[in-house]
Amino acid sequence: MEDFDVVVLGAGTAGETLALELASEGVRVAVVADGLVGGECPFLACMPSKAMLHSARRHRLCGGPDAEAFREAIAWRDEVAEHRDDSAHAEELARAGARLFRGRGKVSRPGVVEVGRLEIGWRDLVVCTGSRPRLPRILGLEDLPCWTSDQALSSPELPGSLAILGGGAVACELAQVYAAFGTEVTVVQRSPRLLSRESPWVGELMAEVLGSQGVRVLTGRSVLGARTTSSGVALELEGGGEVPADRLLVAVGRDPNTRGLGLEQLGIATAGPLKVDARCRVEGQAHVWAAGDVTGVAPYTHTANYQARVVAANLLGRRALADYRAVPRTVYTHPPVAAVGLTRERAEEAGVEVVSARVELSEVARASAEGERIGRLELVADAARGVLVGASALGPRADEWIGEAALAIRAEVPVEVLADVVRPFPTYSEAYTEALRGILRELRAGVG
Ligand SMILES: Cc1cc2nc3c(=O)[nH]c(=O)nc-3n(C[C@H](O)[C@H](O)[C@H](O)COP(=O)(O)OP(=O)(O)OC[C@H]3O[C@@H](n4cnc5c(N)ncnc54)[C@H](O)[C@@H]3O)c2cc1C
Ligand SMILES: NC(=O)c1ccc[n+]([C@@H]2O[C@H](COP(=O)([O-])OP(=O)(O)OC[C@H]3O[C@@H](n4cnc5c(N)ncnc54)[C@H](O)[C@@H]3O)[C@@H](O)[C@H]2O)c1
Repeated sequence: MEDFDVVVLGAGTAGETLALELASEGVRVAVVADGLVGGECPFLACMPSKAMLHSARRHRLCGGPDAEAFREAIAWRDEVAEHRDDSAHAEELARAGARLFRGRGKVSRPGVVEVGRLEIGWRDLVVCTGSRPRLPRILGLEDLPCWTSDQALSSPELPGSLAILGGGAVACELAQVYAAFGTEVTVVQRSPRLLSRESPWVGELMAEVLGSQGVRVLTGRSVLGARTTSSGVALELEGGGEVPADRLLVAVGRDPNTRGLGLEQLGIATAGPLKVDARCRVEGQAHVWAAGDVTGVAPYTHTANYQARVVAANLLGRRALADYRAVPRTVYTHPPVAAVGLTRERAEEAGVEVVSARVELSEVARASAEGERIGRLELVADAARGVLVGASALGPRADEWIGEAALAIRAEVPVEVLADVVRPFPTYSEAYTEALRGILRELRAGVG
């Protein structure tokens, strides 16, 4: 049996980043990968979806035949997704000095992972096994040939009509993509609004945006059953009515991959995400760590990278604690949604005395120059401490300028200082100046 200082289970964003960091510092590290090295993000998720959103936008702006534009979009998507060839990722690991074991890893006993018939020993184990699409319990759904985002982002097919179950990030992004190429898209969201974890106005504005691009958005509607029809599928809605479509995309969230890893051998509960402390160590364990979607903490690529860096620092003997107060949440539609920290509603629920301000982006000079009419920024401050605790935005390039709020929240920059910052004219970031001046006025007036 070959022994390693660290064995990493899963070579997605978290596992790859961690292994590279550790190997470059001379740690003897092994990575076990049962899928593509690099994981979901480059090949199946973030990158192909952003490539499709880019092509969809271009097609909406430039026009032309849908089918031809879609074929070009697919070609671009597959190029961006490196044609699912992970050899460059595997080579980078090898160059850094990490050992790659292809296959499914499982803890066979404390200190040992088996990969097929091979056993490898670990002093520390890091679980980076990611997540998988959730299938809701709906009568008839299991028997249908439905898509998850993986299939939607692999297929060359442009359906005539598409029903999307769910109303989160995947649903909004892919609804916009398919609608741009002429597919009749219906989104069926069970919650009262799209993007249900954001402030209510965000989901309402997103529904307006998608509606204006031809997407039919049904919110607050549950699906009772699903069946195959001669032309595709049909969803039966609670309260009456059906949604027929050529294709069904299920996008109701993802579940962490904790099962079948042998973690019970170590006394780790595998129902739900792996609970980690601020150092990303699995609760109750001295030598088992976790990073990425499997922890259930803000499931984004940037979180997976961040947690991997926190684990690496701790394993290298530098005590590092994760701080999740300012992890951005972004949906890359056009215009995008970008939020960070607490929504006004969450801050109030947490008992924070809140001062908030909203600015319509149509009031910002850059929006006039670019003819953009839709957009808003809302800032939320803690009245007692005089610092920002949250920001929500929907508007042109909000995914880029949300960084200013992330820094302000993370560094606890006083609102006084933020309001005094000079921002370039004419940029969307000038919305911050207006919103911050509003908050400052209220703080000075002593209004909570
Ligand atoms: C359609 C879509 C679009 C997205 N877009 C964005 C975006 O724009 N921005 C963003 O920040 N996030 C986005 N995300 C989320 C992002 O993809 C994930 O948060 C990120 O990939 C998580 O990385 P990870 O390392 O935790 O998991 P993964 O990348 O899933 O890697 C886990 C790896 O572990 C492997 N594995 C599992 N079990 C075992 C085992 N027993 N042995 C060996 N290997 C194992 C799996 O095969 C997999 O390769 C998107 C997600 C989806 C679905
Ligand atoms: N831009 C990005 O960063 C990005 C893009 C896509 C996906 N992702 C990540 O991928 C993961 C999966 O995304 P997602 O959109 O599938 O999940 P999600 O959790 O973001 O949203 C799922 C939505 O489906 C709804 N829902 C749940 N059950 C339902 C049912 N039976 N019928 C109808 N609606 C139902 C919920 O109300 C929720 O709003 C998330 O963690 C997300 O953060 C991120």
